[in-house]
Amino acid sequence: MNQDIATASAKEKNIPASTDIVVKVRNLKKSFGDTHVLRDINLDLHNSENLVILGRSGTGKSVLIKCMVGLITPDAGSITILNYDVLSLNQKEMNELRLHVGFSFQGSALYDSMTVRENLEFPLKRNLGINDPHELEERVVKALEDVGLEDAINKMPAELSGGMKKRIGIARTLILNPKIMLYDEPTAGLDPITSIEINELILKVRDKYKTSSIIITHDISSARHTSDRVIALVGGYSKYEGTFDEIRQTTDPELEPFFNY
Ligand SMILES: Nc1ncnc2c1ncn2[C@@H]1O[C@H](COP(=O)(O)OP(=O)(O)OP(=O)(O)O)[C@@H](O)[C@H]1O
Repeated sequence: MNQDIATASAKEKNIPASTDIVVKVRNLKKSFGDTHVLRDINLDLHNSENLVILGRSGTGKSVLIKCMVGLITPDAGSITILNYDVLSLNQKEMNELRLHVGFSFQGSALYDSMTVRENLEFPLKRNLGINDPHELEERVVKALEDVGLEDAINKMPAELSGGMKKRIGIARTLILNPKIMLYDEPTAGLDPITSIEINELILKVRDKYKTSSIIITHDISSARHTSDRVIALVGGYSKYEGTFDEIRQTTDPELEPFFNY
């Protein structure tokens, strides 16, 4: 598999070759003491595509995504996002980049003491300095419409189901109009029907806003549903790359059980 097939499938799907790469990771390494989590990770994310990073629990998917947003410093390698060299940014530049990169956390990371409205207003006020009540209202309502939860505007997070919290978390990220979305385990802890709704929302975000997304998951059904392309992490390496159907042909003992579960 790997590069040749990936290139072929990119052509089939009309994904332009290398000119529109919005995230480029090269030779990324990260260890914690003697635990070598990321040994050599390479990936490209193309404009307007959904790239799923698939791997067993503990293979370093979250570590990888945290390296991308500067929450963890890798030991070696390079990360380029929208022409920013992530590992050499100062705090001001990192804050600037973060305006373009929405990070949807594994938990929805809502503030429990704030209403849904206040949770959504927060990044608008803090990151964009918007304080005009009409503009805040307009943007909050639009973000809630995007995730199908207009009626939840005055609710507290404790009144929401797990799936609703995930949606509000995504709305809070989308409200800043990011060019890139990073979803960390978007369907973790959700029942299959709610998971399908979240998968559909991820596709809707790509199609409506032309965002480029990285979706970290070990949920095979979510990977099949949301991916234009898949990269499978095995043993600290970005070992396989291709469409979901190509990756599922694997006979790698680390990956095969995933598909035959
Ligand atoms: N800050 C840290 N300090 C020490 N070890 C860490 C740290 N963060 C992650 N690890 C270790 O790195 C490894 C990979 O963790 P990570 O959370 O990235 O896995 P994952 O692939 O996202 O797993 P899951 O699918 O279960 O979320 C684990 O062994 C974890 O204990």
